[in-house]
Amino acid sequence: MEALKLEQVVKQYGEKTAVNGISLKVEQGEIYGLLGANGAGKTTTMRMVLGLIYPDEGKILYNGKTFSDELQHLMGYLPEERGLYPKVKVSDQIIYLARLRGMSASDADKSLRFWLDRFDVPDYYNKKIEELSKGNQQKMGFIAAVVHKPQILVLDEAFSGLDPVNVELLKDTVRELRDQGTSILFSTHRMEHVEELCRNITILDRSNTVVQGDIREIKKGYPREEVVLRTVGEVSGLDLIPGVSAVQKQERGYVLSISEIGAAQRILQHAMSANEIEHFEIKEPTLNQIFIRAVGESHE
Ligand SMILES: Nc1ncnc2c1ncn2[C@@H]1O[C@H](COP(=O)(O)OP(=O)(O)OP(=O)(O)O)[C@@H](O)[C@H]1O
Repeated sequence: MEALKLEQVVKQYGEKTAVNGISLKVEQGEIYGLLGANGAGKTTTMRMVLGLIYPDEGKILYNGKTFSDELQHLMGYLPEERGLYPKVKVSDQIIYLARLRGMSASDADKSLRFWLDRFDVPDYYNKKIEELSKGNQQKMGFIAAVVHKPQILVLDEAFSGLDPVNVELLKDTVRELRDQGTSILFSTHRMEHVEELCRNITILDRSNTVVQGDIREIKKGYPREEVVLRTVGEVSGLDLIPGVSAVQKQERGYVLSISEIGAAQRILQHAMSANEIEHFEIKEPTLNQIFIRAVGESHE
């Protein structure tokens, strides 16, 4: 059974339809990507999943059950806008939040110390949030979201403001939580993070679902339009091959745009007869390209 299931969920703000009939399923131990342009309805969807606002239509089910107050203990949320109080000590507010979610004071304390050690910052226990850098505040927000061991975790731009080392640290942590069975709704504008972490996604655009499913399957539905070619020396005449619409010379080799897949074979034959090939690849579209195309198309 799915840990989380949305069925035709609608949310209106007065005349404005913020979410127009979204349906999706998140399995236990899955990281699910919720993507969309600005104002598409992601935050509204996440807030409904967390029970902070209620759908006007449709159903949200958690392990097959509808929302209840006890369920709130099983949820964790890292909001995009940082939610911690600047003037309060890390330990005071994170333990308080964990206790609100049903943890005993001593378990909350243990869990907080575990996470501070995990992030290599045990001394933050006694620091106020405002004393920390932006990235470290983000890490404390992450700890606040996971300290009570939630079963459903909602992460909105979880890696914003982090340096590349900390992004890797948090990515590893998110993967570990997934492997321990946490179901994660993951929202971001950084498509490369989605490619690395998620199998299934929904792309929203102006309150509607425009793309949904397994990323690998979605990619199969888009034509392969790019060939990457690296050869020992230069190759002339690539732009004259039928089906090649553009040739970009790179530092090492070429990136060619093709209008039909047959052109890839012709490029390979042409390059082989001209020079020694180091690398040849027919590239599938990136999620970034798919996103731009899907969201761009619906705006036309
Ligand atoms: N409290 C509210 N009252 C009225 N309209 C709202 C409210 N909250 C959101 N909206 C509208 O609903 C739509 C969806 O907003 P939402 O915040 O869910 O988008 P989002 O996908 O999270 O965007 P972003 O990527 O910019 O954070 C927007 O048009 C927004 O203006």
